[in-house]
Amino acid sequence: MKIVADENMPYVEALFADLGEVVMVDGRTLIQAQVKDADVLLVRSVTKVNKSLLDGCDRLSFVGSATIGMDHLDLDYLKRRGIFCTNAPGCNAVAVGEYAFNAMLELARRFHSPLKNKTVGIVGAGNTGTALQHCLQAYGVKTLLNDPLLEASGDEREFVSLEELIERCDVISLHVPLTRDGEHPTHYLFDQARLNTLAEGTWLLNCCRGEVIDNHALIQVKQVREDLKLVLDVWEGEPEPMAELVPLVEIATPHIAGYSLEGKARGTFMLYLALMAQLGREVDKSLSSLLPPLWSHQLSPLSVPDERALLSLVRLVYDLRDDDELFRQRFQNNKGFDLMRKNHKHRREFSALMLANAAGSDVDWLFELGFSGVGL
Ligand SMILES: NC(=O)c1ccc[n+]([C@@H]2O[C@H](COP(=O)([O-])OP(=O)(O)OC[C@H]3O[C@@H](n4cnc5c(N)ncnc54)[C@H](O)[C@@H]3O)[C@@H](O)[C@H]2O)c1
Ligand SMILES: O=C(O)[C@H](O)[C@H](O)COP(=O)(O)O
Repeated sequence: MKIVADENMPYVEALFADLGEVVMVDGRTLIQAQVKDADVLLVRSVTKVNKSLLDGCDRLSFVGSATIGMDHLDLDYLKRRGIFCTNAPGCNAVAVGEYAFNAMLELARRFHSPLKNKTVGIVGAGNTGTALQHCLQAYGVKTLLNDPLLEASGDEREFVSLEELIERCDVISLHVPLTRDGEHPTHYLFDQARLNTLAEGTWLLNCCRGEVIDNHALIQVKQVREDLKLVLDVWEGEPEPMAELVPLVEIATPHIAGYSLEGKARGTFMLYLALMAQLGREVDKSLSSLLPPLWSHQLSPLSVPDERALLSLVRLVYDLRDDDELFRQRFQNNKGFDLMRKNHKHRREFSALMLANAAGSDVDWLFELGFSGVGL
């Protein structure tokens, strides 16, 4: 069996080498000739999987994307060809939730405006939106949700309209898939007209897909609205974000919100499970055996940390400012955006940091937030 896999996917060798020949490729520039005799194709979001890539790849029977988003997969074409296709829903939800929470703490510190007192609106209350809500609730921040599809499906959480969310929230974080059809398309969900309705001083975060915000319109609006603060992890036109937009953004990163080591490993592992099921073979590997051990058993916040101390704890796990700084230096270099993604030092999730406090104390909410505790 020949398995062609994106080189930015960790643990492919460890999980798939038993099954056949593994060939690692640059997913962004992948061409048909490289997939011609493959049985299995493992991709990430940068590979457009469609007729032009797969025409004539007659052996291919399995396509797996180690991502949540599926907008790069031509699902109708794969179905017509009878090629099994799967993705990895939820794999990096915690990473995205923690990224957005982390970014909000950074803005709060920068603008001397505590997060704790704000109302945060989450647009798209699926895996990543819910992970963010979980962090915010653990810290005691009020949240409002907008998700007309979940609302209609009977999700029992409380939802508000997008208009109400925009009106009532100090912070808005976007967590929708990129869609162009259906009753609630998200392409340019935040167009010029909607951007103009943002309340004075809104913080707007986009960790889902660049095209959910009209980036040209965002430039125009931001140029006259110093009060708006932006956090962008995703950009219209990736891997070439609009150069005029970057300096207008407070925290700018190259689509790495989901890039925790755990999140990426979970993505690969979910594809491994799907392929083993497809082949009718027994699973003989575990995710936990792949990941490095947790950090530090010594750290012990003695009293309830204030927001400043919480940010220090969060920065210990992942200092978002490093990625922001590198991005500004490199995004305009030849292939800078993709190189930063490829070389991204694997960040860990809050759970990698083990706190020595006992459960049942007044810092329990840190465990709720995601940090590990001895004996938990
Ligand atoms: N930046 C990153 O690294 C990164 C990582 C993971 C996911 N993503 C992106 O984020 C998207 C969301 O991920 P997820 O795991 O939360 O997906 P999900 O499918 O679990 O949740 C998305 C939610 O959005 C809702 N939704 C759809 N259209 C909507 C609309 N018009 N208004 C409001 N809500 C709407 C859906 O009902 C669903 O509940 C993915 O599709 C992917 O494109 C980005
Ligand atoms: O949809 C997703 O899961 C994310 O956008 C994904 O993490 C992006 O990373 P990539 O697949 O481009 O490496």
